[in-house]
Amino acid sequence: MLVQVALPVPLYRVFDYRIDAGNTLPQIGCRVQVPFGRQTLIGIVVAHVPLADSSIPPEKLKTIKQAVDHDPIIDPKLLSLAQWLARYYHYPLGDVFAVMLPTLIRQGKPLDLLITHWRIKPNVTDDDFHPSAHKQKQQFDMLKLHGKRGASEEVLLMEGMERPFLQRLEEKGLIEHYIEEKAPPAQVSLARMPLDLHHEQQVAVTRILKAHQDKCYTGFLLNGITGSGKTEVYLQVMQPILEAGKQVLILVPEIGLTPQTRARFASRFAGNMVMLHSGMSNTHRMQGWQDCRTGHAQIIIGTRSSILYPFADLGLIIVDEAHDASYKQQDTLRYQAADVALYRGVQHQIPVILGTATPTLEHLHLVDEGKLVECTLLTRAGRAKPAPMQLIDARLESTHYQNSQDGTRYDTGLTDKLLTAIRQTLEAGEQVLIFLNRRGYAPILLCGACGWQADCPRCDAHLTVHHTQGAERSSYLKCHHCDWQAYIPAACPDCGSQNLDARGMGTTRLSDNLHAIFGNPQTSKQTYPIIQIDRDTTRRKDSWEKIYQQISQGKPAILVGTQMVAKGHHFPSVTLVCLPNADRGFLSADFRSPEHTAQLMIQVAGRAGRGDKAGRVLIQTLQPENPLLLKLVKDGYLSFARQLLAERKLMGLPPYRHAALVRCEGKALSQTTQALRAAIAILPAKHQLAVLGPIDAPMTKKNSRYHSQLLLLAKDRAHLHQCLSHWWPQVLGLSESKYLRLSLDVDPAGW
Ligand SMILES: Nc1ncnc2c1ncn2[C@@H]1O[C@H](COP(=O)(O)OP(=O)(O)OP(=O)(O)O)[C@@H](O)[C@H]1O
Ligand SMILES: [Zn+2]
Repeated sequence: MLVQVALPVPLYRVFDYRIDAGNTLPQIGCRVQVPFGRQTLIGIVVAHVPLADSSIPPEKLKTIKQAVDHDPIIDPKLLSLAQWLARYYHYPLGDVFAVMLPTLIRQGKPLDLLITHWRIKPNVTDDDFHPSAHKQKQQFDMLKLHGKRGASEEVLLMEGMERPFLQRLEEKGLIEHYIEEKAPPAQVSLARMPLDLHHEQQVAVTRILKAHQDKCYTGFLLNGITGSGKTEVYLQVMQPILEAGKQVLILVPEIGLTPQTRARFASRFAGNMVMLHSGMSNTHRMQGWQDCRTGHAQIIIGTRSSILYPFADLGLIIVDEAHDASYKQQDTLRYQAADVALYRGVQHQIPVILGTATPTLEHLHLVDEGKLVECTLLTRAGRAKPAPMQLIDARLESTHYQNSQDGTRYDTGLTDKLLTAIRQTLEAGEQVLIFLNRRGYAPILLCGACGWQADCPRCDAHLTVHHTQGAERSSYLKCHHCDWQAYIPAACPDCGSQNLDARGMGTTRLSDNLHAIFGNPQTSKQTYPIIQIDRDTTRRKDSWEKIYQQISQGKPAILVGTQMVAKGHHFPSVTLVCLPNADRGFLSADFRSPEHTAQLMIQVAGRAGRGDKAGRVLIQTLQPENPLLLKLVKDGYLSFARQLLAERKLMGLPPYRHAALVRCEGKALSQTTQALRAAIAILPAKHQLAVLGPIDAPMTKKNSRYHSQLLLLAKDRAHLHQCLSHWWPQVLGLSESKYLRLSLDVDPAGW
């Protein structure tokens, strides 16, 4: 027998290896070390095949160097998940594992690395060392510091101990290693009583638990307006499933942004909870992986990639804020975690909940097709009422504010109506949230004399003006796409004029101006804090936590934030939400832009009036007659989404057709376009696909590289995949593709 091994190389195949006579055949799902060209690689055994079936002549077959694992670390379900991902996203199986597995596992580290402990043997003293064995004695002393129990190998290596010395000391009988087994987890118990469910919540919980009792897969769309209490539904569905000894996986968009997420689950249940996210160290990640695999982790809260973890006994998957863009991976294996969640639900025969107030058109379409069961929550939980939305026409309004005391004028970008509403809210002791999806001071630096604009030399984009206050006060220009930075010129590089003007409004500028109006004790009697929330102000560790705590105190304040504020936060004191210009996205060329714009607007609006006091939402717009905007405000998100669906159907766009986007990146646009033309030329005859392109990508030049793209649309998904599986490897092998970067994105999030 031979073993077939998936290796982390960008080739669409697995590799056959022999086993040395006398060695046992490594089981499927074990890691093995193999020679590959001049390198040694670590791969996963995915099959056993008879020697006669190999396509490689026997004399050319190489032998595996060694087996890394004794027992499989990849169970059959995880293996078939990997194989499905490879097929569905047309990505090499070995590379799928490279995305799936934590770094230390890929590097071949033993799984018991974390639990192997070392300690000094009883009765061993300093006298047992020969005076000349300095190094050994020094290493021994390091271990001695840890007392009788010793410490884990991982900790000791981190402290500077060396593995060969551990082994030598062990051989000499001075120290010993032991495995510290984790005790099996106790049954999860309730730490706090559940709330009384309102009727709609009760209906949803009962329906979802029925699927659990029937031990079968059902995908649920929990379509509940903002503040309707979706989390309480999750918690009450989880309870019997956890009590039955099963694991629950909760996917969330970004853990760092919702510090209360952990608290909400931890305060309800006493059990082993694990958080999985991108900020973890390699050892933490491996520990988390292992805990999910062994069943030690009972409640797992994680971001996108946790859907690729192994689970001992999974009973439920929840995808919170299922519409969120962060569930789609945008490079390497371009998977959509909510879709993978549904696949895993089928695999494990368990319920999957996609919870959101703004379902994607894809998910609504799945409901129409009978592939998802919809549960709706139309009322807000507790005493909170939905906040009404109102449009403010900004076309003929001034957005300048003149301070009555010192006469200074500021352009706030906010109309008087908005400013008045803000003042009233603050005076009533409540909080205001202003959503502005642009960080920095101003998006454009413009020469008033000749019209020159500061552009990024590497991208098709303007440079953003940044002014930072405080100790590190500085001003500079920055590209938000490639991070290019430059000084602000003293004069226009084209005409020499000093009349350089920062145009437009970013969060820093808006915060500064609001501070001058509402936060300056010299100009106003009553002052209020202005809290800026964006990537710049939350970059530092703990800074978001501090901001969060300040907001949670509930004192009157103005919060100015980017899309970060849209992610499921619960700020009960916010009663006014302002969206100046949030509707700009309705004008974009991307067919998904209206959908995403509406989701963002509704999510931000959903932060208003979540507590006892009623809320309201003011949308300031320059296009008050835009039919999309009017539809959203008058009829609400679902009706808006239904209209978009009808349009997509008419135009033959997803979800009515299945899409794959080919992107090509290179040093010259002529090359990238050429390669895509060559790719079209080798599409199978009678392919029945709609082929759109090649066209220049929306941002053609990015980071000094040029981008073209090609969209393929198919009525039938199986047909699309059949075409792609033959065609795509051929495209990668084209002579025109040499030196270019090509990628295939199945179910792309945009174009
Ligand atoms: N049955 C209930 N009775 C009383 N209060 C409830 C009930 N269900 C939920 N709540 C409370 O309502 C508030 C909003 O709930 P939650 O945050 O779960 O809403 P959500 O649907 O997740 O909203 P969003 O989509 O905006 O994140 C919370 O403070 C929660 O404790
Ligand atoms: Zn740039």
